[in-house]
Amino acid sequence: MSRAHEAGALHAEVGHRGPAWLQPPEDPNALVPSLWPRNVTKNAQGVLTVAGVEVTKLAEEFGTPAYVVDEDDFRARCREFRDAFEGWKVYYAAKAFLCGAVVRWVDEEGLYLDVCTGGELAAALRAGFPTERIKLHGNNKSVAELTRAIDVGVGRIVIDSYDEIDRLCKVAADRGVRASVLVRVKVGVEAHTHEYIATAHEDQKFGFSLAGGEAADVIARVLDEPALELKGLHSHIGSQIFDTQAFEVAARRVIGLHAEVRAKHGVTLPELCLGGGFGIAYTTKDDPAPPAQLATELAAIVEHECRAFGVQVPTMSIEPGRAIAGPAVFTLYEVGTVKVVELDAGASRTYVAVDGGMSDNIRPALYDADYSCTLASRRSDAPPVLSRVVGKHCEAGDIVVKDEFLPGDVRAGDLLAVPATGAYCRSMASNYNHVPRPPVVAVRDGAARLIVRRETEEDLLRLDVW
Ligand SMILES: Cc1ncc(COP(=O)(O)O)c(C=O)c1O
Ligand SMILES: N[C@@H](CCCC[NH3+])C(=O)O
Repeated sequence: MSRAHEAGALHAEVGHRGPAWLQPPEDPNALVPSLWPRNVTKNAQGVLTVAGVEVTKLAEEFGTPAYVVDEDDFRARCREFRDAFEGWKVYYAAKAFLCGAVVRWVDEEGLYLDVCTGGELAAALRAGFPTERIKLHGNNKSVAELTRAIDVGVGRIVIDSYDEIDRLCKVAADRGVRASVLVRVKVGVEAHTHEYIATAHEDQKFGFSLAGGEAADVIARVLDEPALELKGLHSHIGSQIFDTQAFEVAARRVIGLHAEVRAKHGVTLPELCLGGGFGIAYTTKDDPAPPAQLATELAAIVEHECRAFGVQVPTMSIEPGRAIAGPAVFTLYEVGTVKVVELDAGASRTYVAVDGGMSDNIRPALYDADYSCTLASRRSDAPPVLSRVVGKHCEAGDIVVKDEFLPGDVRAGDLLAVPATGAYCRSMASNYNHVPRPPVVAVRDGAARLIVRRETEEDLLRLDVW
């Protein structure tokens, strides 16, 4: 029996159980289906497979760590949003995860694309995404970004500051065009999510305040600008939100403003965007609503509020990022060390260190986010041990999975897989400690291919002026 295995018995004796929502699994080899892409299962040997390909093969061919995307799952989520929100425009929020292949999938599945920097726009253009279906966000767009957006003909630009109005008017007027814009409104909703990913309360940088009259002032200004065509209002209340009530309050306020614009200026704005932010399941404590339910609920809210304010329902749009990319991907790691750390009162914690960490998933460190994981390369009959999966970086906060029950015999050379890492993991990855960023491998119908290659040491050193 390994030392880690003995420690497992100790855990059981002293009742060191981790958070209340985490229960020891009846079968630690089994997957919780709601956390995994739809084509992921385990075979009889306990090896995780995706679209028929064993992760042991993926590790051999592409190395670890690696982000593995179930392409059909990603595409199906695009279609589910598109079909559920029929008549609405569904923009995929590129910030969640972007690369050439993803741009093409989003295009092929008939979605629109939300980008928020020149870099994201460049990726969309390189992959040939139709520019009229692109919307440009950003709270500090540069003249260069606005100029490129106008020159290539992006469909919508979301205005987020007075400075930007000046810049955009000049760029558009110089070219003799009218820019189609939305105005981002800060509706004053305290969404139930981590403070850093809530975006509609007053004390943060995005949008124009509705309560203070700033939004109404900006709308009057934009309506007066010959170089701008105001298409509608925009509200995005934050990310990883489960509570439809927050969307309801936001919709009520922004539709109220939409009605006010009609009353005051005699202008019926044709569009309204409610942003993204739909939550996903990272662990068993998360219970997200499927797109069909979100669509029914949001449509009912919008219809109700429009009726109450006596206005027609405008052309609606949403911008899901996490809910499309997040659940379609898992990260595959190899275990390098296992260390049992004694805690108070005779308890202990098993630290399982993998070959990645906060450079490929900053979310636990940044938002205290919880993840789960499974032993992916074999079956184990060892009793489950409450474990902490950590990375290889020089930070005590370099945690990948804070608490998970893993078989007590997990050891160096095993593969672990962490689900729901498709959103804001690769896109927020860094080179901390000069660790190369992992590749992204797409698997479909029994075939795996690289869609983003692994960074090399040469890539890491390339920018230095030696
Ligand atoms: C304006 C805007 N739209 C859409 C999104 C996508 O959010 P999510 O990935 O939570 O759907 C974001 C990010 O929070 C955003 O800032
Ligand atoms: N990066 C955040 C989401 C913010 C999205 C951009 N407004 C996350 O990982 O949850």
